[in-house]
Amino acid sequence: MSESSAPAGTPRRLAVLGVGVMGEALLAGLLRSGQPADHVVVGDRYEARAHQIVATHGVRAASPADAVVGADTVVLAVKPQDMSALLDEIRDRLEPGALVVSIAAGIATAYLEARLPEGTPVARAMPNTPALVDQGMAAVSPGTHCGADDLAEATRLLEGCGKVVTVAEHHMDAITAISGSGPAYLFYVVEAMIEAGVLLGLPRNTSTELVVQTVVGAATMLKETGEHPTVLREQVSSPGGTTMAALRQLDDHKVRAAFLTAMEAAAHRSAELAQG
Ligand SMILES: NC(=O)C1=CN([C@@H]2O[C@H](COP(=O)(O)OP(=O)(O)OC[C@H]3O[C@@H](n4cnc5c(N)ncnc54)[C@H](OP(=O)(O)O)[C@@H]3O)[C@@H](O)[C@H]2O)C=CC1
Ligand SMILES: O=C(O)[C@@H]1CCC=N1
Repeated sequence: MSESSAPAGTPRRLAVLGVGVMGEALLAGLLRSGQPADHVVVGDRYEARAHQIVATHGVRAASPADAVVGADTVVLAVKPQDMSALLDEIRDRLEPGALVVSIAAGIATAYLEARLPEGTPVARAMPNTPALVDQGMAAVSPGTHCGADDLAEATRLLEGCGKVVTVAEHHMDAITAISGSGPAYLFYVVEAMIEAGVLLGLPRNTSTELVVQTVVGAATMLKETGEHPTVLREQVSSPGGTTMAALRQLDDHKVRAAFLTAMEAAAHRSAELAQG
């Protein structure tokens, strides 16, 4: 456990720096899971945003440099391009041994360690937006000085709003491409299916209701039956029927290949973000 840790049984003091979409999602999940609001300070350079978070969640706000003073755990939730400037702001104010958890795409633990005091425990995480509804999927990798207790704390932070897996850091670009960006691909497919319903003459609200519940139903089947998606797809595909007519078009338009290429591009972009 890091030197600055609260004694066992006392809640950890937390600073969340950058409270945009993901920072707020993690913060809200933690508060729902029992983290006391009076042990949380947020810091965002967009002041109106920080005030909005204070009003919504009952936490305190401060500049990033002040927010980290007294914090046992510091969550970095700014864009990768803003990370270097943020690390400059907080480096000399961190408590000795405070755990630093970054959720920024592409930013490696080595990058953080090189810009923080020697020996700082660092973890790199990749959550996703379904964390907003407690259905998040996150991965976490420990840095060089991140001990078992530090990793357990990073995991606790993410578990507030979904599932968490621990992975080797060399998988993080792939994970960013699959589960980090993943919700966007599914929303894109949903948009396309709703448009198709409208093309076929359905009222937009009817098409939306049909598609959304179909996605929820299909996702629930995947989760609850544990069947391979191929088996579930075959159950829908009657010989000579409508589903095969549609799937043949998807194959002809190389949709499966497009998904592979798209996720490769996302992983490459994650690796590029590390270069600044
Ligand atoms: N959105 C997603 O689905 C996911 C995002 N991530 C990662 O999470 C991080 C945040 O993404 P997201 O929440 O979407 O981004 P947002 O732009 O919504 O939030 C980032 C916030 O940080 C603020 N900020 C920037 N620099 C500083 C600074 N130096 N000090 C304090 N606050 C600062 C920004 O202010 P301003 O608006 O003025 O720039 C903004 O309010 C990114 O690194 C991203 O890679 C990870 C998984 C999923
Ligand atoms: O698009 C991005 O870069 C971030 C990282 C994963 C999801 N959103």
